Amino acid sequence: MDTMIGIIGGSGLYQIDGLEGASWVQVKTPWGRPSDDVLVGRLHGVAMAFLPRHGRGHVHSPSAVNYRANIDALKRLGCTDLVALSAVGSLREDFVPGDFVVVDQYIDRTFAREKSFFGSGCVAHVGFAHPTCPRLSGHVAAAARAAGAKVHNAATYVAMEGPQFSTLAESRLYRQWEADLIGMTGMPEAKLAREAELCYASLAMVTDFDCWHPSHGAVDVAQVVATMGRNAKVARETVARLPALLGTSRAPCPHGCDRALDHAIMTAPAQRDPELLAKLDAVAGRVL
Ligand SMILES: CSC[C@H]1O[C@H](OP(=O)(O)O)[C@H](O)[C@@H]1O
Ligand SMILES: Nc1ncnc2[nH]cnc12
Repeated sequence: MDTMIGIIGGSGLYQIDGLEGASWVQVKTPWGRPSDDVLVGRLHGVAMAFLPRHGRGHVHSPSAVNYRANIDALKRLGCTDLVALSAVGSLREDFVPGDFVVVDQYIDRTFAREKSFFGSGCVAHVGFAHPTCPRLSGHVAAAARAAGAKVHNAATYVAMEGPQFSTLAESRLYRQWEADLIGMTGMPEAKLAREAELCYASLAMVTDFDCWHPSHGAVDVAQVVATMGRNAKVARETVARLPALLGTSRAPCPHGCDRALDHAIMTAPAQRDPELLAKLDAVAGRVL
């Protein structure tokens, strides 16, 4: 199968350079409008699609991002692997602003978002013990290191609803939970990528110490933007190194991300809702 890398750009990363034959395309989805058009092209011979999570100009708040439309659009375009880039606050002393972190676990504290493509009329339960793809995460870590980043290989990310930053009590609580990072967009993005059978890796860029650190002031947007400004070049260089690592053709995921729906759908075929099935054409067409 041909590789197509989908890049979801977070705060401070609204476009990427160097795509050959690049054009912004509008993708229609049954879940509504994605955050923006998608930039498609080829990088070093490998197909790539880039979608700015908040839209160009940062128009959508974390709660208003249409995560289902974004994942559907990238799947519909043919993406096989998704790399999510995000700005995050650090909940630990040794993850400092400027560091890059490959996320491997989440605590989902969001509550005002659509979190599944499935529901009444087609119920599905995908496995999610390991929410990111180890194969893709390994490539992302290698690419970031080669791009000059200091990279941590694993971390638990608390996804909060926002848009306000955390209180001091919340920040301290998440540290007691032994979470490492905090952000507002990792969920339900990772859940939906798994439902869509896409390998998903998250590269988080530490921009601040949230508000728990006694020797650092509480986070504000100016800090996040300033650190992202410094990180953007390394983030772009990381993206540029991915095609060589992933290659043009792709073996099935050894961890089963691309077969996540094999045993997930519970609803009896005769009881399935044709309207919902039609909406699931891109996400679950392989098994429906
Ligand atoms: C600009 S600070 C808060 C904002 O930044 C992060 O966005 P993203 O994950 O898309 O990089 C965070 O999750 C909030 O949405
Ligand atoms: N401290 C923080 N909390 C939530 N989201 C963030 N994004 C960047 N820094 C953050």
